[in-house]
Amino acid sequence: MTRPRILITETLGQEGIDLLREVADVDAYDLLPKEQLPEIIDNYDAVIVRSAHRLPRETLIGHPRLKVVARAGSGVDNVDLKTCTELGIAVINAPGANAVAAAEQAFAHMLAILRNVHLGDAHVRSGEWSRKKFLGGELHERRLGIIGFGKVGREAARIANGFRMKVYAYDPFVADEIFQAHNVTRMETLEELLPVSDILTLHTPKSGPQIGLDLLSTLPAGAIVINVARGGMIDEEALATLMDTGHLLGVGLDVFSQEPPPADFPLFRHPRAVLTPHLGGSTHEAMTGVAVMTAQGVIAALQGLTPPNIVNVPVPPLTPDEFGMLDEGARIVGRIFAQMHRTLHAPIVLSLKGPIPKNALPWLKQTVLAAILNEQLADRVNAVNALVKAEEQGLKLLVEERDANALPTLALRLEGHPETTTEVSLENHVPRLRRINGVAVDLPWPDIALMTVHDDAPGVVGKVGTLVGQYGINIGNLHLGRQENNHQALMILSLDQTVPDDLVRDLNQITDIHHVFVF
Ligand SMILES: NC(=O)c1ccc[n+]([C@@H]2O[C@H](COP(=O)([O-])OP(=O)(O)OC[C@H]3O[C@@H](n4cnc5c(N)ncnc54)[C@H](O)[C@@H]3O)[C@@H](O)[C@H]2O)c1
Ligand SMILES: O=C(O)[C@H](O)COP(=O)(O)O
Repeated sequence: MTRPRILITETLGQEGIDLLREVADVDAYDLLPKEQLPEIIDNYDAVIVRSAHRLPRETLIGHPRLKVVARAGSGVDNVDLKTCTELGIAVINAPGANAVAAAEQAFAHMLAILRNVHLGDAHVRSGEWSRKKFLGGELHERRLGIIGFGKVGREAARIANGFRMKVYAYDPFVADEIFQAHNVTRMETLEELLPVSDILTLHTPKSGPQIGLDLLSTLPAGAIVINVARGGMIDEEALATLMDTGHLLGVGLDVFSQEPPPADFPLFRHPRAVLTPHLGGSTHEAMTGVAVMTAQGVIAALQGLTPPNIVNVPVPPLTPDEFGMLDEGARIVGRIFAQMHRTLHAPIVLSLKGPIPKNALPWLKQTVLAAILNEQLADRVNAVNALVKAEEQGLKLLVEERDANALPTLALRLEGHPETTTEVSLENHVPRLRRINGVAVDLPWPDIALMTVHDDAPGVVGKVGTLVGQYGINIGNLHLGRQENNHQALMILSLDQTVPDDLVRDLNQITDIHHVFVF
């Protein structure tokens, strides 16, 4: 198999590049000129960007080789997720790997403003020494208002608790217990949060709230506003206006509606605006963590696996063992079922038994659909675009949950046709085929399997065994089953080598054999 090619468009930690180079040919740039990306993207299996490059629809379409897009960092707002999902391109990021760095950056801004760090520094360098001019304030006892209580927001709360601040947060999507566990008072609306925020800090994705002049005016007089999340979510003109009026003491921005900001950026005129060039994730520690997590995700996605940091598949919070077991079972049952039923004339029912967590169902459904559709379509189908492709095909997958105390088992059938059931159990993490096309069997599922459906008559087994032997292929295991309704039998052979097309052709010529399947 040829080695995949990976393009890295912006500086990535060396540890990540080293991991990628073990499995792929890597072209790594410190900053690829933006106009070059659309010109060369066609040559790569995976592309890794940070915040300087955008991957819009027009850059993503028309490159059949491109399988993985990674955002080496947290926010994926510069990648067109919808297009990636439609095309079956896995999107990887590095959630949380720079959360500490981003939260600490917010506090660097707060302290710089409160303690006049940047102003004092310029003052001393200019040969002056006036301490009175730079009387500061303390974080201690100040009220911190956090918008967005995710990974960075919670790190900010931990740091704030260390400074013995009073911490309030607004995030309608987070459970009460999380606020309590962080010793944070939950606020139900932004209108409630802002008037109690001596310091306001934003930590939502770009899709979060837009905060304008009206809301900002409700901050207490002398408040500080920090944005290390995404540029433009807090109106920059409004911040400058409130600095002009003296309502705000200071503003700390690490992100801007336009990066870099234009020469007439309104906050340039305010010395108490502390502005940094998107440095939130730029620590050695975060760069290493991000690079390694991104590289691991990209490598797994290139291998067709579903890493935990894939953005456009709803990966459930399972242990790697549980995840691997269900993933394998879902792929096997889907593949066998789809080979047995080339025409899917009724909705398919996925029947689940055993302790399969509810929050795994969306992902499981997508994985099973992908396995089925992969047997049917020439297009790339994976868990990423399985729902899109299923809709295009008009394919419906219904899910039923049965005995939760049974062994973990996945079964597929056409609705109303129990005789079409294929069932795989996952006892002790070994996928075992329990039923195929309604026929009870029991065999650990091999890597390579050959199945014949034939007349339930003497001699067929011998003929198949002889022919397989003539091709020099060793049979590891053999299993027989009977279809009661039509006097046919089936035989499943586990084989040590892949099955050549000629063997399938010769098997099909044996008169008693009706179908040959290779799995
Ligand atoms: N400046 C930097 O270099 C830097 C570094 C890391 C992260 N970031 C940015 O920081 C932000 C937070 O990152 P994260 O890793 O914590 O993300 P996260 O997904 O872990 O947390 C975001 C939180 O925002 C909440 N949220 C979403 N919409 C909201 C709304 N309308 N109102 C209130 N809350 C809302 C979500 O429920 C979630 O809890 C992102 O925008 C990310 O891109 C910037
Ligand atoms: O989303 C992120 O991780 C931060 O914005 C960091 O961006 P960067 O990778 O460009 O430093």
